[in-house]
Amino acid sequence: MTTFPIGLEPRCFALVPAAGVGSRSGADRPKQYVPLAGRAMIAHTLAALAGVPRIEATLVVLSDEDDQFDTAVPGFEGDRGWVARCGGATRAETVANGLQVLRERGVQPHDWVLVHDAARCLIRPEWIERLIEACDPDEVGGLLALPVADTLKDGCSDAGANASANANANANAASARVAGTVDRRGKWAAQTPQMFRWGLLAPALAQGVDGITDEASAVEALGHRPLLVEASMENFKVTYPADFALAERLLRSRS
Ligand SMILES: Nc1ccn([C@@H]2O[C@H](COP(=O)(O)OP(=O)(O)OP(=O)(O)O)[C@@H](O)[C@H]2O)c(=O)n1
Ligand SMILES: C[C@](O)(CO)[C@H](O)COP(=O)(O)O
Repeated sequence: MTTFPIGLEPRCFALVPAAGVGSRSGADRPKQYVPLAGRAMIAHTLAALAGVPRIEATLVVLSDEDDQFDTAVPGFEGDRGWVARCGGATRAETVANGLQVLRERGVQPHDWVLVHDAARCLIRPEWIERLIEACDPDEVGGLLALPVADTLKDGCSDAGANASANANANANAASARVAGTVDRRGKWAAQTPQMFRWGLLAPALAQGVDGITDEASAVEALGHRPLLVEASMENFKVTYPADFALAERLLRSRS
């Protein structure tokens, strides 16, 4: 286990990967810029992070081709709002690049970094504060997550299924069949923020980011066991076309 200096109060920073294109969303623009309840999705995400006093600054990592952020979140850049245009080909690369920018801006290895998806725009400041409170005394760090409530199925391609079943299949049904039922006991669905010290997360991601879909996986690969901090199902990631209407309804119900 890497040890960090005792007596030095770690600071908290947020890193928001926002360099994705939203290929599953069906939107006419990168999904973080789709308007929801009066402002762009990412503006809701950043407002929630700004509502957490313990977070000293938030770094948004954009694609170098991005020409929508300044209009979507006017006035964001300042002492507590930083922007870098160094997004990578994958979310993990975007996060790894953003961590280097944080270091250049003075973030120390023992400081905490909370990585939060731009696409989780329903996050609330109090859930972030709960994560910070749980992780701050911990050696490793952790993430918001939700115990799985549904029965979990392992899916396989429909291609080899028998002909009569195929003949009756609804044309709109997903093209998959059950290969088995997975024991859901002890299973959690990972959300963000995911909170780790810079000095643990940066080397973890530098080990190789192939196939890694969250920060915790990289830290787990080093043999650590991040904390699972129970969150809300409202903190879902806007991913598919139907998710926008649900996010909009929830955001409007809050105002
Ligand atoms: N190369 C990438 C890919 C994703 N992200 C960000 O990672 C978060 C979660 O990723 P996801 O929901 O998969 O977003 P997209 O990659 O945009 O969506 P899709 O996978 O449907 O293309 C988003 O805030 C997205 O902008 C990123 O910064 N850099
Ligand atoms: C980080 C994450 O949101 C945790 O659930 C998720 O892994 C991102 O996955 P994606 O495929 O990049 O959307």
